[in-house]
Amino acid sequence: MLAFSPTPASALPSAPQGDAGGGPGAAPFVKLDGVSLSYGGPEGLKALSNTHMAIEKGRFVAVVGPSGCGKSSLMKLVTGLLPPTEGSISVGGAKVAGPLKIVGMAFQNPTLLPWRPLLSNVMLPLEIVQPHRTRLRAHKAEYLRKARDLLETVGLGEFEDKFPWMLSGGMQQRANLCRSLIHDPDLLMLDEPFGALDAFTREELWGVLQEVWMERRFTCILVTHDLREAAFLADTIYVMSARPGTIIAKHEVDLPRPRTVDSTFEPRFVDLVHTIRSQIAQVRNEAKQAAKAKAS
Ligand SMILES: Nc1ncnc2c1ncn2[C@@H]1O[C@H](COP(=O)(O)OP(=O)(O)OP(=O)(O)O)[C@@H](O)[C@H]1O
Repeated sequence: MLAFSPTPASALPSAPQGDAGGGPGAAPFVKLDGVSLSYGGPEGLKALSNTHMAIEKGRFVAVVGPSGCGKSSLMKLVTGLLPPTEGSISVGGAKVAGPLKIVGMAFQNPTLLPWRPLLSNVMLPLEIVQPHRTRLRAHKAEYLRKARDLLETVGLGEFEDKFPWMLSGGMQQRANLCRSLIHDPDLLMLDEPFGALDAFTREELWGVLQEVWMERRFTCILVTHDLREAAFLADTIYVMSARPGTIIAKHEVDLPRPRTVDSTFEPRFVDLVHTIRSQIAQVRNEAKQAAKAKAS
């Protein structure tokens, strides 16, 4: 039986208490405490406002919201690429004060290096991220085995010698996923990773990502516009308001795993997607009304 337990916006705490992100008492692995971000200083463009999140280790979280609400900005804050204007962020119990090493990232554009075969592309982070960089030469066979295992898991075992331009977009994104996981990150950040793919390939890759995550159980934060994708993959879905973005609802998705494309046709799955769609439509409308009122 499929089930989900939505938390409406009205039931969300404005402060972090009560948002433990999982089991009672478990310290969150990723924590955002009253985070705001303004581009161009405190008087600049406000992208995020008073955002609280608490994500337990090993959870799969999706963040959805209207276009421009600050989802990508949130990713940059959590990975330490940008400092918050207000509030604090911690990952693994430590305050984020600069770019994190324990993160793997994948974006819409796979950005594989065209002159490197797939296996060599997947190995790339090991040449950059410590301690792997120092260990690489002496432990090359072990790392190669790992890269090949990953490629095998995503169905690219036979393609390790191919160059990215010889492969389809879906295959490139599979390889990209392997590259983001080769250094065993504790946290995987995915920003619209399947946004450029056709619907069938996208659904196929949901299954691939779910399989890799179920096997490795890293903490994952996925930003997506695709509400079905969020419901398919996530344990928890955070819904954001229009800019300046803040969390307006949180849904726990208790669908059994592994989820399949058939799960997406179950009434409870459809209801969940519909509920989130309504919430986003409402905040978009409110933002439009506010903009109209300001202009008049
Ligand atoms: N480097 C920047 N300098 C100034 N403003 C920025 C910068 N990056 C983003 N913004 C603005 O901050 C707001 C939030 O942007 P962000 O990319 O985080 O939103 P998003 O929810 O990821 O958008 P989308 O869903 O369209 O990808 C937008 O108004 C955007 O124009």
